[in-house]
Amino acid sequence: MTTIDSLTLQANKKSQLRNKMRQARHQLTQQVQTDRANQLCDNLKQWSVFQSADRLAMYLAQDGELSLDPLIKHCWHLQKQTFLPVLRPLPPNRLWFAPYHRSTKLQPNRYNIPEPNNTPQLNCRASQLNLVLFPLVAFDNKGGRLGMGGGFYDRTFEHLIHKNKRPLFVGIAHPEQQVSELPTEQWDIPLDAVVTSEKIFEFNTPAR
Ligand SMILES: Nc1nc2c(c(=O)[nH]1)N(C=O)[C@@H](CNc1ccc(C(=O)N[C@@H](CCC(=O)O)C(=O)O)cc1)CN2
Ligand SMILES: Nc1ncnc2c1ncn2[C@@H]1O[C@H](COP(=O)(O)OP(=O)(O)OP(=O)(O)O)[C@@H](O)[C@H]1O
Repeated sequence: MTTIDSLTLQANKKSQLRNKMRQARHQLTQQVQTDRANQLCDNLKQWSVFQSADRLAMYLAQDGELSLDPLIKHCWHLQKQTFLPVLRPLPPNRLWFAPYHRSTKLQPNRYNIPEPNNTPQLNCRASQLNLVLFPLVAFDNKGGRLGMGGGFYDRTFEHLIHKNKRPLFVGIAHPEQQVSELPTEQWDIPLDAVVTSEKIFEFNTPAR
């Protein structure tokens, strides 16, 4: 098989798994979502990694993702700085991280996810974040992850993978989103940990 064929096969496999895992989280009731968001917040509050971080990249949940809303409110209460991803307008598809606080005005991006107006002088450089919470579609027990398929997070953080000083990369997911093994590709950013509403998985990723 040529490399192109095997890449296409891999992409199809990922796309099928993505659809299946997205369907699974669409089935969760609003009550389950709310309870889990609170449990997730409790788990993170007790984790030393979260306690020592003061510049954190969050996301606003969509498509059945596990919500960070209780955690974000807790961060504001503690006066930690929180940032949200903003889609950069030009290729290659990367993200900016814009400040997010109680009075931040939001507007929908092209995927209908609310994001702050871009404020270049206030954005946090990727390398200056302490903790990045990645929205996951699936994860495995080695730090492999599957996102929405835009490659936004992979491209945004690729230059930091081998740096000693870089943010901690932590995936957030529902327990059902764990799979035995995900196909890995050269551009995939390995996660240092995954936190669900049930537990914290810490991985031994090479750069740390
Ligand atoms: N909450 C949240 N915010 C996020 C992300 C995320 O995964 N979750 N992103 C993580 O990268 C970025 C947005 N990336 C996204 C990539 C694809 C789709 C998506 O829904 N794709 C649709 C097709 C939409 C269309 O083309 O009109 C689909 O695949 O069905 C959404 C967000 C930045 N913000
Ligand atoms: N560092 C990179 N450089 C060039 N292309 C990339 C890079 N990272 C990802 N891509 C491209 O983006 C596409 C989507 O990647 P992938 O399926 O790994 O997305 P994902 O990890 O699910 O999405 P996200 O990173 O937004 O959560 C791939 O087809 C790949 O070609």
